[in-house]
Amino acid sequence: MALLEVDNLRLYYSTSKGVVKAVDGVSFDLEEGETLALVGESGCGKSTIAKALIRLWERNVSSVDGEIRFEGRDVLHISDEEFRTQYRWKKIAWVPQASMNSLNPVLTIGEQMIEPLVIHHGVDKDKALMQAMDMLEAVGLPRDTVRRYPHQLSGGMKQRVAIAMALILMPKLVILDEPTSALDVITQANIMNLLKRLRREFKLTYIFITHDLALASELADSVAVMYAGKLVEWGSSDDMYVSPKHPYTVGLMGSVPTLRGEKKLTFMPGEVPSLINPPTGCHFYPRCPYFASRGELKGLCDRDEPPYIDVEHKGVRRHLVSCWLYK
Ligand SMILES: Nc1ncnc2c1ncn2[C@@H]1O[C@H](COP(=O)(O)OP(=O)(O)OP(=O)(O)O)[C@@H](O)[C@H]1O
Repeated sequence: MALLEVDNLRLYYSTSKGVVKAVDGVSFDLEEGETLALVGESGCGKSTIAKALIRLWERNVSSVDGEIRFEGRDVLHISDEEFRTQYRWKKIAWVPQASMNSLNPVLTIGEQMIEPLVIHHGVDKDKALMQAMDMLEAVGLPRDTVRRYPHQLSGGMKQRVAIAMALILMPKLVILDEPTSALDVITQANIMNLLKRLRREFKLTYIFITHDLALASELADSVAVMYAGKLVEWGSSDDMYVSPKHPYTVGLMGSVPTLRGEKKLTFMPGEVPSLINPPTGCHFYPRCPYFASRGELKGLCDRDEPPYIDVEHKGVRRHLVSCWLYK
């Protein structure tokens, strides 16, 4: 049984301009110990999936639908109380976007780290402080970091603190939303190495959200590409890197520079459509180079939503693509 199974997840926001279909029928699963990278341009719905998984969604969410099964149990439909006491942070943890900048400036690192342990889980204060120091050590920080204030730490140190805070209750699944985006390249590499080591040491399962395909393929076993609220392609990171199929994934890959610069960089014109009135059929067709050049696709891609097709793959994982070109 997979650790996590997301089945036809939909999450809509209500706004004065209409309903934003931020996540619209997304399904994927994750085995214990596996790392999945969720990739896509800004505004595709990646963070909304993360918030749905940890059930910390915005006030203007108008509907949430589908199933999120964790260890076989549908945790989307259990009570808030049960999710808060049994799952959030205990089994499923989240390192939110820009988390290193959301540390409380007037509390020491120790005070912020032990708060959830003491308040929500009734752990004795001294024991909680020991746990905090152990976890700081595990993420490569000195134990006396507990006495420091956020302004006394560098960006990389604060990001390590944010990771330590997520791990303090030893969760099974950790969702990392752009964990390295605000850091310089050297610090980014250090955090990536830390995540790899923690994964081995604590047998963690990660969902790693990023718009950086190079980072995704370095850390992840599988890569799922989102476009305008939908998953358009999902496969093992090798398959996705060597032989991307969806025209959107191909476009994203083409815009990633390589160190040796052996390939010509391409630019993908256009932008993610409004999720209030997304295009009918395939959401990508207005930007798709094949739709523009091949007459037989007219009346198909712009009318009917493509099904998921299992294309040729070499790894153990299926390689699914939602595109009429492969039907
Ligand atoms: N509270 C909200 N109310 C209305 N619309 C929202 C809300 N939060 C997000 N959205 C919209 O939902 C869509 C998906 O947003 P989301 O933040 O999940 O995307 P993302 O892929 O994580 O982007 P980014 O990388 O910029 O965080 C976007 O169109 C966004 O504008």
